[in-house]
Amino acid sequence: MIRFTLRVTEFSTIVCISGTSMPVLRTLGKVAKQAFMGTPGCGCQPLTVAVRSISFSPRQVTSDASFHSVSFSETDHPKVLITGGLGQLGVGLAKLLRMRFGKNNVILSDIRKPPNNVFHSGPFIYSDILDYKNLREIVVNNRITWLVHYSALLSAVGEANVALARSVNITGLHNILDIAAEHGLRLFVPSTIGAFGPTSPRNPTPDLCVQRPRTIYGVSKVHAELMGEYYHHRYGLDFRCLRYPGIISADSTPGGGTTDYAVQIFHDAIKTGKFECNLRPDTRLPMMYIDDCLRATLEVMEAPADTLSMRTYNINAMSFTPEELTQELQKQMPELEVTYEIDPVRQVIADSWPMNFDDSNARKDWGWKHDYDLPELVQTMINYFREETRMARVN
Ligand SMILES: NC(=O)C1=CN([C@@H]2O[C@H](COP(=O)(O)OP(=O)(O)OC[C@H]3O[C@@H](n4cnc5c(N)ncnc54)[C@H](O)[C@@H]3O)[C@@H](O)[C@H]2O)C=CC1
Ligand SMILES: CC(=O)[C@H](N)C(=O)O
Repeated sequence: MIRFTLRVTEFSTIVCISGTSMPVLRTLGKVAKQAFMGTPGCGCQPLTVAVRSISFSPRQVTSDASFHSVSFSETDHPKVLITGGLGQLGVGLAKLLRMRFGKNNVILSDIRKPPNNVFHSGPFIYSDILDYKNLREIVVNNRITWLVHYSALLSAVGEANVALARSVNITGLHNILDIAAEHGLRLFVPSTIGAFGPTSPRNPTPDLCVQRPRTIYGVSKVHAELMGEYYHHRYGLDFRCLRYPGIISADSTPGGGTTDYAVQIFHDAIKTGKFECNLRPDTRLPMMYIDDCLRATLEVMEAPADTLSMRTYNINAMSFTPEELTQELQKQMPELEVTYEIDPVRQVIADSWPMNFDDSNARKDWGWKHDYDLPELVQTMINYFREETRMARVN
């Protein structure tokens, strides 16, 4: 049961999920009244009062707690927090951002234990996005200015656990939005090709069109796009969102999505020379190499606000089917054998998603340009795994 009560001078929300009651008191006070009245001209209402009450925080982090104790010099660099940072994309993004802004200016967080190499590569902190006060402490104590919100349950895993997906992807997002608005953060939330559905135009799919996804993942991502844009217009939140295609990476594994086959095929091809694909050979989906995805994320975060005519953009690189990916791989590994054992859940999802993505607005507004097409992607992935195999033999 979800109940919302909204008054002009007070905003109280009670959220009950799966029988668990989680009362959350939010106080907007005067800002609600001001915001309702709107601002002439730009249509944006700058946030002048906290979105939620910020009167106390019961769990203050002690001054000697790990990296919290470092004193930050005033620089132009943002202080970045990445949530859900131990998934397929977070570690790579932290590496890119640390190269640009300095190691200690980028904090990875997750609810899982980081592997040793990640733990020793820069600041890491435990953070459950469902714990609002703890999130606020982290933002305050570390003087965070940018928040990259990666925590989510992906499409296939989400369908297998709808209640948890709703909680993490929707309730978690509400916490993130309020904290970002309260503290004037620049907020990046990724959306996905999965934010479209069977009634969307699929070839190509433009930025603005019908969005009626049929997965909890897609529904939660449309919700995130709309809520982020709403907070932008209502409270002046600096919300930025890219709809990612399926992302392909060599050194990190996907977290349970529909596009996972396009990563797994490389692992299996190198290890066994065989791959069993869970999508039909003619299933066309937009895909992108991870380096392009992470660079796009940094570029849109750094883009001057006046270049952004929208706050949610499609980004695109390539589009292929399992059959086409196999053919490209077989140019270098002619012995590769691919068979098909269709997963009906993933197939139905894939059949409702875009086949090609129209990202002309991102290219026009902030100069988006991808580097990797299918041949470069395949070459890069194969090189990575061959080198890894060679190193394993040497050691
Ligand atoms: N990888 C892809 O192909 C695409 C990813 N995206 C989006 O990019 C973002 C990152 O994706 P991936 O890294 O692939 O996801 P992933 O599934 O690999 O990682 C998600 C992370 O969120 C963490 N998490 C789960 N519950 C949490 C909680 N309560 N508090 C904090 N963290 C929690 C998990 O431990 C996990 O490490 C997601 O929002 C996803 O929707 C969008 C399109 C494509
Ligand atoms: C495209 C995505 O959002 C993700 N990889 C998934 O398949 O769920």
